[in-house]
Formats: sequence, structure tokens, C-alpha cells
Amino acid sequence: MLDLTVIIVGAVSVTTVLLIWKSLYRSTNLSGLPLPPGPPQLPLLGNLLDINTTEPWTTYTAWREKYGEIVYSRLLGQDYIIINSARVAKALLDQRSSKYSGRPISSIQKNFSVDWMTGFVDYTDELKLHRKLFHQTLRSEAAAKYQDLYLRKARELISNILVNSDHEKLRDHLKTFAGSLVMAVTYGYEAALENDPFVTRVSELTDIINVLASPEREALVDAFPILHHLPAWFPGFGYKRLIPYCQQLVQEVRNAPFEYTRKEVVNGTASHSMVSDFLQNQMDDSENSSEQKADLERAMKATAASVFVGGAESTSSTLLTFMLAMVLYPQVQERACAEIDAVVGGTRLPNFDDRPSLPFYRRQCMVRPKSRLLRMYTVSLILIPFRGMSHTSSDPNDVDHFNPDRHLSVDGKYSPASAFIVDPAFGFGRRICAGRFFAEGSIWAAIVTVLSVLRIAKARDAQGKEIEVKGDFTTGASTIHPVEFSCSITSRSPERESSLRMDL
Ligand code: HEM
Repeated sequence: MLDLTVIIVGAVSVTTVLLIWKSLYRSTNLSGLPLPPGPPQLPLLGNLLDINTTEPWTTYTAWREKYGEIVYSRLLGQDYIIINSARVAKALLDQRSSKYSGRPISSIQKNFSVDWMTGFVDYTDELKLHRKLFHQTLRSEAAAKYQDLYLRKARELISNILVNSDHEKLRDHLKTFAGSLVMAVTYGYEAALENDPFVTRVSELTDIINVLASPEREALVDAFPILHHLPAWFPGFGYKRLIPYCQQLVQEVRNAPFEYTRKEVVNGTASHSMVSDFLQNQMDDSENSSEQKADLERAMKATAASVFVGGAESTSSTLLTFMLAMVLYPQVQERACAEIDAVVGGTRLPNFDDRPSLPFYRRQCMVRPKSRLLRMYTVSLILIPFRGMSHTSSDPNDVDHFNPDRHLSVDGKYSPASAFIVDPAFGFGRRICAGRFFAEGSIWAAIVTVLSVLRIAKARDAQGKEIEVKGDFTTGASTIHPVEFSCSITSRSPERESSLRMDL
């Protein structure tokens, strides 16, 4: 067996040689056009040391101020074009989507066995099949059919919050809301209100992906594959310890709920869902060969699990952001509650028929998604910092300066240009979020129900003094959420609370 030191010294030496080679070699701009402006680069590292690794979007935002909407940067020999505005992202990814829909192949994703997830799959026939399967269940008209489900789950959410609303519990309740909705639609599975085994596993997997899926980390390892051989104790490579556990989680997340639905279909007890419809059609289909059926089943398993991974964390994180905004902006909460009371009266709970009469937050003026951070596109690599895009004071989607009025026109009507589903946070072009209509309906149901029953305010300490809330966010590789904050959540309408309980 080779001595470990020899391996490390060898790896480091080869890496250094590669670094020098890569830094000297610069990919030619085949079109002969000049590269966009960007920060000065160090010989070997490029801009590696310039990037704030815990909050990379802050670096990209600073670069936007200095170099403009399109920035050229170089990391360890790899060229990056950073698209720093929704306007340019739209022009490239919506209008030239045939060119800008690919994804780079990442060895980290391969090692962790998560490269089958829709969001990571390159723009191939496999991806087109995933999108086709999503479309059947998540397109606009299909997502509208789940309105009763959104409301039922929103009512369960309120009932859970009223039992316990500590920060950790609040996060869990929101995760359960989002996770159980997705499980119902995907697998026809009714998740337990607490500690559901399927929801918990996916949540763990999402947390791991959030740690590893940083474009900056991927750039480093993909630029120098030899780094794969560095052991987990090597500084910066501790994440490798998660590999075996992640691979085991992946197997469970792909197979366990799928097999649950298969059993239900065979027993004739399955409720209507993405997977049960698929399995039913497959049983009735005599034309496809068994090989084609196996391929289709593999794609369906991947699609179904991707719905969960793509949908649960983003939705729950958006709702936690909404709760935080209600603590920080009581006057906005008051106005929304007054509007609900005026439209639905004092005792009834709102439903989707009331939506056109609630202009203040019709189509989510009240909440903007902000969970997703970055997406990488191929074509010498395009990096889209979604988070940075909603982070300028001149941007109408700037959620850090919470002002729902910005989404209304001057006469107080809803402005279609501000529609929730066209928010840049859902992405662009052919890779736009497949679940945005579902997200819109479920988030609307949750916030309208929260505001009709609950009052959210700053918590008070033992002396009765309000506990200050800063409104900070976690850092993360792909998604973020508010850091722990104290709040007081009480029922503001005993009548609505009891009609809610009667409905459960
Ligand atoms: C507020 C909630 C949500 C936000 C902010 C959000 C945001 C995003 C973003 C930014 C992308 C990447 C777009 C790109 O790569 O260009 C994405 C992809 C995706 N989302 Fe969502 N999403 C949300 C909810 C959901 C829900 C509820 C579902 C499923 C029910 C879902 C399913 C997916 C899937 C499957 C993809 C991968 C699409 C692809 O790569 O082709 N998302 N989402």
C-alpha cells in the first residue's frame, strides 16, 4: 500500500503543475469578441480569493456595481460569465434558451449519487422526459386542481403552529406543510403531522445537497479531478464523509415512496397522484417493451423524487421568510388582515374564490421567493446568482426592503408584470422552475390562512420588553432561510380557529 504522505505530496504537486498550466492557458474567445469586464485576476488562482465563500452573492453584487450586469471572472483556470441582472438573464435564457439550457457535469454530484436529479441533469432527452412528466402534474391547469388540498394542508399547518411555535418547531411545521403537499401530489401519500419517515429522509438529503452543491466548490474539484483523491480529513474536504450516507439516502428517497405507491396501486387502494397515474398507465400499456418500461420507470422515479427535493425546501423557506417579514413589518400585516376581514367577514375562512377580491396580496404581493441562490449553466460557464438579482434597491423584487405596494400599480391594482410566477427567483427559459404554479397556489393558501387566523408579533422577555429581531439569513450553497428568530404567535379569531378545527 502506498504511503498516504506520498499520495498527498503527489496530489499537491500535480495540482500545482495543473494550476500553473491552467492559469497560463486561457480559453480563446472563438467569436473574437472581447470578454466582458471583470475583476483583476491572480496568476494561479484567478478570482478564487475574491469570492466570499459563505455569501457568494455579495461578491457578485459588488462586482455588478463595479463592472456591470455581465461580469467575466476566472476560477482556477475556468472561465465564468456572471449574469447579474434579471434583464440580461431573460434575454439570454428565455430568448436563446436552446443554447442556454444545459448543465455542466459535476463530479461531486456523481460521487454523491445525486446527478439524476432534474435540476442537475444536462439538457438531454432524459431531461425532456422529466419535464414532460412534470408537465402532466404541475402545469398551470393541473396545479389549480389541488386548491382544496392546499387549503386543507394550510389549515393543518395553523393547527400545528397553535400547539407550538418555537422557531425550530415553526420551521418543522412549515417543512411538514410543504413536504406533505408534495408527497400527496406525487405519491398520493398522507404524511404524518410530525416526524414522517419519508419527509424526514428527503429533508436530510436536501440539507446535504445544500452543503455540497456550491458552484465554487464544484469548480475547484472539477478543474482538478485529482483533488477527489484527497482524504476527508484534508482541510476543505470534510464534506466527503457524507458520501456513503448520502448514497444510502438517495436509494431510500428514490425507491421507498415509489414502492409504497406501487403497493397501493396493486391493492387497488391508491389515490390519484403523479406516480399512481404513471403506474396505472404502465400496467395498461401492452405496446412498450419491458426494457422501455424499465427506462420509463427509472425516469419516473427520478422525476418524482426531484419534485420533492425541488419543492419542499424552497416552499418552506419562502414561508419562513414570510413569517419573519410579518414580525418585522407589523403595519403590512395589519393592512393585509384588514383586507381579509373586509372581504370574508369575521368568521369564515378565506378560499380561492376570494382571491380576486384581495388585491393587496393577490398573487403574492405579500411574499416573494428568495430561497434559491445560484444556478450554473453550461456554455463556458454561465453563473446566475438569483439571490443577487433580488438584492438591489432599484429592483422591484428586492425583498430585503419589504414593500408589497411595489407589486401594485399606482391606482392600487395588481400589476401583472409583478406576477409571482414570473419572479426571477423561479429561473428562466427551458429550465424554469417546474413547480412554480404549484408553489404559487400552495403559498397563497398558507399565507391567507395564516393571516386570517393568527397574529404574528415580536416576542417579549420576562420584563415585557420586545425581543429585537435582526432578520438575518443563513448562508448556504444552494438555498437559504432566515436564522432563528423569536416571535409570538397567537390566535386573532376564535371563530375562524374553530371553523378551521371543524374542517380538519
Ligand atoms: C417558492 C418556491 C420555489 C422556488 C423559489 C423555486 C425556484 C426554483 C429555481 C430557481 C429553479 C432552477 C431554475 C433553473 O435552473 O434555471 C427551480 C427548479 C425546479 N423546481 Fe422549483 N422552486 C420553488 C418551488 C417548487 C415546487 C413547489 C416544485 C415542485 C412541486 C418545484 C420543482 C422544481 C423542479 C423539478 C425544478 C428543476 C427544473 C429543471 O431543472 O428543469 N419547485 N426551482
